[in-house]
Amino acid sequence: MLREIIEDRRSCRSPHNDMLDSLLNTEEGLKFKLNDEQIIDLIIALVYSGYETISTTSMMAIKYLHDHPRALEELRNEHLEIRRKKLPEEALDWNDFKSMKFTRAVIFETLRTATVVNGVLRKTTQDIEMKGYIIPKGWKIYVYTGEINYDQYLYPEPLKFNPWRWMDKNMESHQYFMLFGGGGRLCPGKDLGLAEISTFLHYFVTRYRCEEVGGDTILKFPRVQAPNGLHIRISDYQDTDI
Ligand code: HEM
Repeated sequence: MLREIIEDRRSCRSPHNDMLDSLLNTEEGLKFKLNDEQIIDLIIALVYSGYETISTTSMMAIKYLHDHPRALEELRNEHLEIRRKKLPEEALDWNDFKSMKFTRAVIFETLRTATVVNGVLRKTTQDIEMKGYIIPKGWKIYVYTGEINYDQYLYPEPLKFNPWRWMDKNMESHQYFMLFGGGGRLCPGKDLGLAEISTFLHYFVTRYRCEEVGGDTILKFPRVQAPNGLHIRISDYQDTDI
């Protein structure tokens, strides 16, 4: 399918100005040129990594906000404040996104509480000694970062959904912050992901209110998911609503 899309795009004369156009760019002097195999590989990696993380985090954020009205109210106020400074159909910009402090906190707390990604994979490139044990070269290790999310010393009352804990900026820079992995392989889609979810939440809470229909199953293991979806009833929200 991707091969066909690439062929179609090559034969199309009008520019789309999107990622595929950039990847297929054949201008002279480009430092990196990818062949079709590499382009397809990259697209699959991005779609795979960037789809379920975003949709699951968005779903769980709606669930937690629904269950925690005070957090929903604070989040909604943050977004109504942004809306009030804009024309009705005016799009969000980067400064709006950067001003969404509480939204960022809600997303981090959702990632932590729901453990959307429960670990990272590594392979040892040399023998590693750790607390008297040797991990031989070539071993594949799954670092179960999900455990860190419920450490009561890092996150007092770890089972409680408490976005306010993230309002302390230092929380994001401590060495245990591994919601997006860490080191040289830190998630390259972190900012894109945060921007996507923040944008979704912005339009959701400024335009709608929701009610859970109920009866849904949310599985936490091996990863958080709602096998039959999270069913909600949506109604319009007006800024003048109480
Ligand atoms: C809420 C959203 C997201 C979360 C929680 C998340 C989390 C993660 C985690 C934990 C890793 C492993 C990092 C490591 O091994 O240290 C990772 C890797 C990766 N993520 Fe994300 N991610 C998110 C969104 C995205 C988006 C939107 C994209 C791109 C469209 C993306 C692309 C990638 C890629 C390509 C890798 C592999 C990086 C590498 O191995 O060098 N992610 N992500």
